[in-house]
Amino acid sequence: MEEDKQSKGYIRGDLIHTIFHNEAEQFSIAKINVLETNEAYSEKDIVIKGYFSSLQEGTSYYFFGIFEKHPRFGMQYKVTSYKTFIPDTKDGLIAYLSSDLFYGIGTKTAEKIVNQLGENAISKIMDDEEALSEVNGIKKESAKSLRKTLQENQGFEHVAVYLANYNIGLKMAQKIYQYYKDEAIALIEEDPYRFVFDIEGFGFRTADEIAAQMGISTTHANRIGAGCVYTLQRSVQDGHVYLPVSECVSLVDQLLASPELTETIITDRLVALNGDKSLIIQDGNVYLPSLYYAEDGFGTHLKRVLTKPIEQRTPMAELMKIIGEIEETEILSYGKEQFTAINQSIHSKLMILTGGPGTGKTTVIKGILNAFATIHQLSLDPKDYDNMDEFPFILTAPTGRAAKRLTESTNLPAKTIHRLLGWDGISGFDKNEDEPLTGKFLIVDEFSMVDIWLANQLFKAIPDDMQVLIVGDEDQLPSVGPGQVLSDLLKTERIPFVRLTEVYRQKEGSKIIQLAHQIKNEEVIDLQNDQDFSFISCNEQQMVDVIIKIFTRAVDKGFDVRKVQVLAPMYRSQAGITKLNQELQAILNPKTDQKREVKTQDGLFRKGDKVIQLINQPEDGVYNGDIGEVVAIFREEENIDQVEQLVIAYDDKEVVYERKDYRNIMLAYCISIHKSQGSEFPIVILPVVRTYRRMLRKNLLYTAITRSKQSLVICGEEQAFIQGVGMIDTNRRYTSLNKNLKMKLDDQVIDNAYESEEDNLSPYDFM
Ligand SMILES: Nc1ncnc2c1ncn2[C@@H]1O[C@H](COP(=O)(O)OP(=O)(O)OP(=O)(O)O)[C@@H](O)[C@H]1O
Repeated sequence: MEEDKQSKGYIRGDLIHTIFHNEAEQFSIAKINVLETNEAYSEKDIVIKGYFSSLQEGTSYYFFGIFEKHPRFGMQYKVTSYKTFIPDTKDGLIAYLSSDLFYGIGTKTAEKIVNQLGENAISKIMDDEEALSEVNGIKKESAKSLRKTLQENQGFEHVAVYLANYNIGLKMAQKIYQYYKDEAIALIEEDPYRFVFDIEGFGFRTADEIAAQMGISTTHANRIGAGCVYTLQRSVQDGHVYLPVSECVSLVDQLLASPELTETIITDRLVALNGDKSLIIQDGNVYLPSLYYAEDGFGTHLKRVLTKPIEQRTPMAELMKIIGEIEETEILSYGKEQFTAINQSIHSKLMILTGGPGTGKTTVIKGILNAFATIHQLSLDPKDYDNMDEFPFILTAPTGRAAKRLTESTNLPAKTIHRLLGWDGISGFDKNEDEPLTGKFLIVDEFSMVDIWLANQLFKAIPDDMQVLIVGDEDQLPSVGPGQVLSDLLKTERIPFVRLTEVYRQKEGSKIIQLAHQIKNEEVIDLQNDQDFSFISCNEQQMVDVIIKIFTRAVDKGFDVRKVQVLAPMYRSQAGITKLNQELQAILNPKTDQKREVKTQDGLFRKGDKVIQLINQPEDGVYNGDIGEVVAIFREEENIDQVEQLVIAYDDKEVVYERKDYRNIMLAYCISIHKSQGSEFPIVILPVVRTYRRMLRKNLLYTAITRSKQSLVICGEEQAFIQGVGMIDTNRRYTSLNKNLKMKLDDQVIDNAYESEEDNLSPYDFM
């Protein structure tokens, strides 16, 4: 302690009151009395902030940290570690032990403890369970509770102070403490590399630095093991489900950079990790266990759902009659592929419907719903059911906006997959094989965005007798998370699928759709202006002005600018998302005396700003990609919680954000193409310049342009666009779902009444 006080800045103080406390993150802002300090600070109190498990009133603490000047709240002390002040005099120690903190210990007992155990009483009690049994007259219960309180209060601090020596901040210390509790220090001393395995976000480099300070050899088995796990964790960020052993070994070799290590030594280590199931090796590929089991589990559940036969079969003549009636009501005539899709889906336990924009996926979904409802004599009106749990149709999509679009196009309730499965953000999913979904027909839209983890969670919860329709466009970007589930499923050719190729919207003269199909089919690209499309030539420096001009013109014409969305591939650059957002904010929502604003690390939010949610926040019902508007800003003195608040209105709800949540949102005048997946906008502006080169790919640009419903403006360099769409993504994701499914389904007869019984009949065969 003395050593810490000499080498670090500290403030000793006791709590006046807590201003803010986040239980989940254990983050607090508090006002304290300054009792003693070695910092150049002479005020009587100060606001401190940091990650504390709990600060008790009446207890004094040493806070180690640095001063920070907050633009509005003034001087604050940012705490990097802290420790309860335990008086080192006999009287002080007696006063501490007899304080309210320790239930059942009065002055007399406290005196006895100090007399018996000496001035080191606290550490003796902490280190030795039996220490208090030496003290006469102390009740067993009181002794137990005293030790427990000490551990609770001191355990974390002890760990945090220790980890601070290795430059590990309080936030990471909290995570480590929550996982290992009081064993944290012993475990880090035994093997600092274990944190790479157990603690999310604990990097290999940090473990390596700690190990180096401890003098652990660079060829130590634990180091090689952690290097392997870390390499696989990083590959997940590129979408891989596994790495081939040889590739993994060479990446680990580069990471460890120790001349004494050979590829054989690393391979041996991988084999040993496979032995204790820390990693899984199969067919020359190495997996993180969570991915191996997700892929395997998904395959197993998919097979279970797929191979359970359908009970009710509909003769072709009857189905044709039903479809004919639907055509009359909908005033259209299904194309051959569309008819096949409806017929096949009705007769398949599980079917995939794929196709580009405007090929009628939504039209077919509606046809399938209507046909299924008629065949099974079910009402499609939720009001006809006593409660939603009985409604037999489940419609779901990976994002809030995609679910909303599904609702709009079908007039039926749709939820995000996370909500459907009862994900609460903390303890996981409510729905699983023991608590499955209820219903008869499940439609999952925008399936290209579903990663292997979510696919497994979803399929676990599908009961055997539920019929399933998967819908998605295989040419869109793959999921952000690992895997390429949709394209792997299509590749197996063991699962019934229908690919819609005939474009209907083009018949209405859509250049956007034409362009999408030119990209999809790798045809010559035609960028001639048309009714719903324009190309504006400009360079990177002119980009901001060009986009602002388009917006200003739209505003002048009385157009609702909320319908216009700029999409760009990258954040940094002259024409990147960050810069475009700043410039567009200034033009579209300029500063005025009436409009409140709050400063953030990267800029500011102003009342009226368009913003996007960046992570799933199920407790508030907002999800990654939801777009909203700042409708109010409250100062801390204006609400009972005494904290600044930002209120954001989404389509159907308002969500309150406090300062610590601001990192979960950003301006959304321009958003990334990745974030736009699953959403559609009336008008899209798409800047494309050479600077984006690294990012430009066929499926990225295809995803971007297919987001626009009415009008598309591409601005930038034609050559960059043409080259971009010519870049077919060769960075193949390593996944084994395709092979895995082929094996699982190899000797399975897929019960597909459509193919087996009716010999592929369609109305066209009768024409
Ligand atoms: N058989 C048909 N006859 C006439 N019009 C059709 C037919 N099928 C689809 N359409 C029309 O084509 C347009 C596109 O269809 P739909 O929205 O179903 O396609 P989609 O594949 O879902 O497109 P996107 O993915 O772009 O939303 C709609 O206006 C729809 O009414």
